[in-house]
Amino acid sequence: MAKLKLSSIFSTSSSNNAASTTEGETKDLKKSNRRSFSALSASLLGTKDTETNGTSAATSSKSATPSVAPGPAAPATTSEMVALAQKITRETEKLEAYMKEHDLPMSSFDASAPADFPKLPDEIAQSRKAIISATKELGLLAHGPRESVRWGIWEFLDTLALAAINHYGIAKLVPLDAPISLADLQAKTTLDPTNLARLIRLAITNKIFYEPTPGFIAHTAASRVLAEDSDLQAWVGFNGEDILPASAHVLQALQTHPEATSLTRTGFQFAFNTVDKEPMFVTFGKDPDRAKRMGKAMVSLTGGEGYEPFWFVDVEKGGYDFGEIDARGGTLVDVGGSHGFMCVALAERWKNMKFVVQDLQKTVDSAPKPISSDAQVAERITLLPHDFFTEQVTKEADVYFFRWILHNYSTPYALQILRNLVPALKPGARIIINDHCLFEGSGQEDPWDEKVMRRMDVVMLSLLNAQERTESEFRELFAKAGEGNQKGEFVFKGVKRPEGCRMSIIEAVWQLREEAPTVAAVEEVKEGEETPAAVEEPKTEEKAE
Ligand SMILES: C[S@@+](CC[C@H](N)C(=O)[O-])C[C@H]1O[C@@H](n2cnc3c(N)ncnc32)[C@H](O)[C@@H]1O
Repeated sequence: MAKLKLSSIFSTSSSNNAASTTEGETKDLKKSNRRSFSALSASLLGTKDTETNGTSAATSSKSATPSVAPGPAAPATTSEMVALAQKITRETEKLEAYMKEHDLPMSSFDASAPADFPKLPDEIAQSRKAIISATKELGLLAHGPRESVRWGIWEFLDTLALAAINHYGIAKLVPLDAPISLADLQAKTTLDPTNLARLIRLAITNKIFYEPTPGFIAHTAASRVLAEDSDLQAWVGFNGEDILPASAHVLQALQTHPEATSLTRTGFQFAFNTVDKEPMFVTFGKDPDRAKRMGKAMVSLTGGEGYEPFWFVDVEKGGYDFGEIDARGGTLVDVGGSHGFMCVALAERWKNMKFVVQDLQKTVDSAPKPISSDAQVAERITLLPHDFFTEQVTKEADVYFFRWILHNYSTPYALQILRNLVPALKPGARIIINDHCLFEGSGQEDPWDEKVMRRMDVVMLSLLNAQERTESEFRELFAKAGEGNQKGEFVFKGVKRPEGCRMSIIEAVWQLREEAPTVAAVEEVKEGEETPAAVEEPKTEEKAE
C-alpha cells in the first residue's frame, strides 16, 4: 500500500537536504550557511563559489569537499598545500587588520592574552573559521596519511593529561605572574613528581603551560583560563572523568548490545559498572558533586560560541518570532528547562507571554528564587516539577519547547516524550525543538562546526545511546509520534538555523486530522520508502529519573 508523505507542504526542503523554512516566512538560513561555507571553501582554495555563480554547490559533489582547482589566485601548478598556506596568510591578515583597526589584541599564547575573541562581524568571523579549517587541513597534509592516522589516534592521551591536571587542580597552583619550579609545584599536590612532570609536559605540547627554563612551569593563556574559569574546569572534569571512560567502553557496549537504544547499556554503564542498573542521570543524582560538575559543564557549553541563548531569542539574528503568541499573551512550556534561564531571556524579550519551566523536582527546588530580579519577568514565569516521561500536565499551551532534550534520547524514548504531550495539545500547538540538526551527508558544514557536532553525536552515543538528528530523522520522529492517533497528528514545519549558530530550530504543529492539508498537497511515496524503523518501547525502569 502506498504511504502518504506530508513533506514539502510547509517546507522547501527536499531529498537533497536543502534547508527548509518555517512557514516560508523566514530566511533559508541553513542554505545560506551552506552557501557561505561553499564560498569560504572556494575562496579558501582560490576557486569560485559555484553556488553564488549560478551552479548549486548543494548538487555538486564538490560542494564542500575542498579540492584544488586552478583559479586566478591559485594557478594550476599551485599545490593544495601552498593554496592552503596562502589562504591562511590572507585570512589571518584580514583578521589582524580588523583587530588592529579596532584596537583589539591579537590572539596569543601569552598568559596575559584574552581568553576569547570578541564578537566579530560576519566577514571576519568567516576569516577566523577559514584559518581554523585550513590550518587543520594543512597540518594533515604535512603529516601525510599514514603518520596523521598513526598519531591522530593518540589525541585521547592529550585528554587524559588535561583531565589529570584538572583533577589535581594544577593550574590553580601555578602562580599567575611567575614560573614555579616543578619541585615547589609537586610539594603542593598529592601527585608524584614523575607523573606531575610528564602530564604537564604533554599538556605543554598543546600550549597549556610552558617551561621557560627546564624544571620551571609558567602559565600560557590557556592554562590561565583553566586556573580561573570554574565552569571550564567542570567541563574538562566532565569530559575527562565521565565522557572519556564512557567513550572507551562504547565498543564493549555495542558488541554486547548492538541495538544501542537502552539508557542502561551505554559505554557509561560499562565504564562505571551500572549495566542494566540505572541511567547516567540517576547515577549523577546519587552523587551531588558529580551532578554539580555536569551542571557547571553545561553552563560552560551553553556560554560557548554558537550556543548562546540569544540565537533563539533574538529575532534579528534568526531567532524564533513569538510576536503573534506574545500579542495574545500565550503560554510557552519549557520542558526540561532546568533553572529557566531560557524563559528568563525570552520573557525579557517578549513582554506579554507566560512561561512554565518544567523539570525534575530536585532541579526545580534548586532554581534561584526569584527567578529574575525584574518583577515583570519573574511574575510571568512558573516553575513546575514534571517528569517528561509522564503525561504532560500543562494543558493547552501554545508552545512546548525542548532545548537540548531530545538529543539525549534514542528514538524509543524520544517518541515517548513526544507522545506524552498529546493529551495536552490543542490544535495549532507548536512543538519547538532547539537542538543540533545534522546534514545528511558530511562535508556540507563548516569543518570546525562539523567536527564539534559530530563529536557531540558520539558523546550522546557514549553516555546515553542517544543521537543528534538530521532533518529527515526529526520529520520521521514526529510522523511516528503521531502515528495511530485517530484525532490528530504532528505536522512537520521544517528546520531553521540562525547563521553563526550551531543549533537549529525544528518545529512541528499539532493538527486535528480533518484539518490536515488536502490530498492534492500530499506527496505519494512508493511502497517501502521511508518506512520508520521499528523501535522498541523503553522500559519504565530505564527512564531517566
Ligand atoms: C541537557 S539539560 C537541558 C536543559 C535546558 N533545556 C538547556 O537548554 O540547557 C537536560 C534537562 O532535562 C532535565 N531532565 C532530565 N530528565 C528529566 C525528566 N524525566 N523530566 C523532566 N526533566 C528532566 C534535567 O534535569 C536537565 O535540566
